[in-house]
Amino acid sequence: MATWNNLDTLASYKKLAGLKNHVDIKEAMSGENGATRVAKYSAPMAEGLSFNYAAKQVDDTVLAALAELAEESQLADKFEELYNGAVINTGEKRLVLHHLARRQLGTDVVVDGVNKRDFYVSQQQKAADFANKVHAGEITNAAGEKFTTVVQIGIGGSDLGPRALYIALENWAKENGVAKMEAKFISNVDPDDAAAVLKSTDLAHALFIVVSKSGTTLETLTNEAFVKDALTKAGLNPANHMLAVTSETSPLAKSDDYLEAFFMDDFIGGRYSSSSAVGGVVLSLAFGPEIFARILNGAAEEDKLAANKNILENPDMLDALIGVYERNVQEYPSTAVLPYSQALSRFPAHLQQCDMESNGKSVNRFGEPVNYVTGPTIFGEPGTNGQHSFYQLLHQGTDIVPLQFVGFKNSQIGMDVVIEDSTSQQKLCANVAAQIVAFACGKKDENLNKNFEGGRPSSIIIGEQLTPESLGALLAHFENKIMFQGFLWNVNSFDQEGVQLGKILAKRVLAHDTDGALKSYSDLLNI
Ligand SMILES: O=P(O)(O)OC[C@H]1O[C@](O)(CO)[C@@H](O)[C@@H]1O
Repeated sequence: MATWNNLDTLASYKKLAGLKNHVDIKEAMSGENGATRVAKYSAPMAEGLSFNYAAKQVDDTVLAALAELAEESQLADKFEELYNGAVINTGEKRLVLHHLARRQLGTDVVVDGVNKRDFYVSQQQKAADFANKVHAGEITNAAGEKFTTVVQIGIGGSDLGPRALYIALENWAKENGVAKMEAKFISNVDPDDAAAVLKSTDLAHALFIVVSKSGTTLETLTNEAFVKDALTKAGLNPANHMLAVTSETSPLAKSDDYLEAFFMDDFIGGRYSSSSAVGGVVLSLAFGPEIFARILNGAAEEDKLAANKNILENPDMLDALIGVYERNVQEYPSTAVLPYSQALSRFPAHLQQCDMESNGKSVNRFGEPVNYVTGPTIFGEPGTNGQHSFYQLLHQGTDIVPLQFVGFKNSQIGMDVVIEDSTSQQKLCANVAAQIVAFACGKKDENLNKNFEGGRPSSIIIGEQLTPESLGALLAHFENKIMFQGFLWNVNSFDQEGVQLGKILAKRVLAHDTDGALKSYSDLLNI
């Protein structure tokens, strides 16, 4: 059994803390040194991706210290315990089994007589069979016509991951002839969200998936009622159009209001649920079950690498360790995720939840306050758009923000044009290469307003093309990175008590049970 200790009690962490500013990234990345580092500091990921960390503030000395930290904090052992069914989510006393939904790692985990791997696989099979029947016209609307659109109703983890994955493959699927149904998403309780989707949807040919693990989320239940109302007003029976994805213990599971229900369980956290029926039903309907299976295979391949004890061969663990060095030793408060891929436009939004809801904690896994900083603020946008937005601060602002670039050599659609001797794809890739060096090396100017200090660290994940497999590997990489960071900070990355208070106060506002500032704001907002 691994032992769980606070980061600041570890001898290896104290050693690492002595390496503050050990690498001058400006110097390290300039001239031939830079070229050597780009070739040297790269770790293969699954599905042809690679994690290049040449422009991070590391060298062999820092890497050796990070390896000691990985060993002393037993990261590999903790991961092994997690996927073999230990109660890692101490706050809720739950197992953490999203890796098992990808099928490949670990022994069989049996809970209350149920083999969990078999359970997840059976739900995936159920989703696959259902999707195949919809595509074949064996499950139709009341008029016997095929469904053409699928709308997911959910929020947080029941929206962000699946939506990011759908958008990531939407164009790829059309290009590769596997686009089966258009997918849309309703998440916000703002009535304009549901209204806009419903107004642009042919209701008679639409399936709606209500996705809520708990089955109690206010926004989702409100939007479900909103959609049912619209269906009824259109003369349609909601029970012929609505599906549910939920846990077997949720109130939704007991309802007969759905054409079909698919299950996950409490051992898969919302923000880690894209690999379960939460992502599986909508993506199998949109692209076909084979494509969803390919995403899972990509994730499973990355998970295998995450089990490696050698940090130089474990890009997920290495990325996590470098992130902790940046956060706790270098004291950088935030991290930007910058995919140079329009298809990944919602991926940073997914990571915002996955990372900040997991590691935005001030107490350790035993409920005791920690004396060090934990999860950074995560934000991001695709490049090159971000360059024309917030990169000013990243280049010349007073805070140093570590950057995580993602880039692909080839576009998904392949349509391109040569303008001034280069394609658009080449321009995209040229920009990410330029940014890495500009951030690291800067450029001296006598005019301080035009001076670039440099010394701003970044890494890049590079792939051939964004495909189902590489997308799955990318998803798993960040999930695993976040998990390892939680281990290092000794926090429970799998609960989210911090979201409760706002929900409770909102209920009080709606019940007119307010006083003080809560009453004043309620009055100001005319509630
Ligand atoms: O799937 P559910 O239970 O509706 O929860 C949705 C989201 O709400 C949260 O609980 C936060 O409020 C997230 O953790 C979760 O992903």
